[in-house]
Amino acid sequence: MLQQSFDLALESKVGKGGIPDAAFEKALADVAPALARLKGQADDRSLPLLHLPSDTADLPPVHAAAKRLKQGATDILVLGTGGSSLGGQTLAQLADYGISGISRFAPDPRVHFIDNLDPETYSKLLADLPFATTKCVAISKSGGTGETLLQSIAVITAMRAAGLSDGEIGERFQGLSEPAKPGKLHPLRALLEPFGVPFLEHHTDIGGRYSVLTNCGLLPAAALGLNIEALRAGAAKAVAPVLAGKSVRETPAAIGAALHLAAMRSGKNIAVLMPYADKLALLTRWWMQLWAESLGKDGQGTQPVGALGPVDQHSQQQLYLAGPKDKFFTVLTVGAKGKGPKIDAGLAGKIGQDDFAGKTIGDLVAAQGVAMIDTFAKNGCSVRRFHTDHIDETVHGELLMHFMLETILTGYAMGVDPFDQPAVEEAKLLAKRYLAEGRS
Ligand SMILES: O=P(O)(O)OC[C@H]1O[C@](O)(CO)[C@@H](O)[C@@H]1O
Repeated sequence: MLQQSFDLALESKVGKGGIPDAAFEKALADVAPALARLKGQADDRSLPLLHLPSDTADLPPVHAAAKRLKQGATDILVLGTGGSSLGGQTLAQLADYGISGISRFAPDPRVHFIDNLDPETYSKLLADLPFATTKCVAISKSGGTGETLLQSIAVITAMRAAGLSDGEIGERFQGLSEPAKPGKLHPLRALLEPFGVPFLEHHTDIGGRYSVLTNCGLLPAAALGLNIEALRAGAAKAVAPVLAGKSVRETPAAIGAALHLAAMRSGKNIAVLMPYADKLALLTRWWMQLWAESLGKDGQGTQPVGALGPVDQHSQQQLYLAGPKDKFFTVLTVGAKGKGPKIDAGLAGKIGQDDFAGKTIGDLVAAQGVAMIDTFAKNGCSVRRFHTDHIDETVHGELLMHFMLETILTGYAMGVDPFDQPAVEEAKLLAKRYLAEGRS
């Protein structure tokens, strides 16, 4: 169960660095029409994201594709970038993917998300992968993203060099993309279908950064043995107040949107998301794309920053507390008390650390999270808190849907379209020109 508390975001509680209470009240009023618009889209079913949680018809093909992927696999390569990768990554972290220190111990199949394009990383990966037991998923909504196409071509070439026939390559691949449009080349399908690669259909009306709970994120999650039905069930909790036509104050995502709106209107240009759990570290990467691509428009938007507690207390805290009051903090604490290794009293006593004696690592982390929040408040920083007793698929699904709804509502209230990303094309086109010209 996810709880949101925001008293310490407001000026009346933290002083001048907080969001002025009147600005928050005004923002709540401004989010009301945005919420009504969202409810309208739920009623006329024009925003399929809202009905995704109650939909299960698309899950059997996900399970079937995951089973095929896992079969005989030591390694699963997830090819794709941005929203076609980050959702899967944040879910995979529930199965220890990308957790510093322990991800190397993850059981087979090992999952590799090739989100970034770095020639050295990719060369090393292709040199080391056991292709006989490697499976690949190529995910791209549009099917035309250069990174994903190059990644796929490079894998096919490496598989051929390893002696695999085209039929064997086809058996090792899974595609996931929108259907081809009549009369238009669909590059990813044109590349993979001749090898006999099966495709799952990307939802045409759910964009990449909102696709984590579609087959895009759920396929890697299912391949890792995660409970994808529970992810959807968790998402249902976040969307329930919208579907039920609740008021802004009764809808946590709408309250969150009002906080963000009021924060940006009162000069807070930076939004920091700081979970206190390794399993949620990649959630911040996913959220940063969601927030940045959805709201950075018409000269508006706030800079999303991902942080991780408690480790970033040792790297970012100085600036957060004593720097400019231009940030709105969201701290996400996870019930840690009593969890983890217990500190030996004798050893702790010997080194003058009696306070730690008999406590667990989790006891300290729990104390650190609350201490950080209170220190933010004491230093006049605007901070909202989410708390959950534990993290599992249900809680994660709720969190993801909360952040998607909060982003959409903030965009509606700002007067921008949270679903497009027109500015990203310019550099893509220029890079293609420079590539042709051999410029660097
Ligand atoms: O899924 P696709 O179409 O390959 O797009 C990947 C990413 O590229 C973008 O379109 C930006 O270039 C993102 O919005 C998207 O998540």
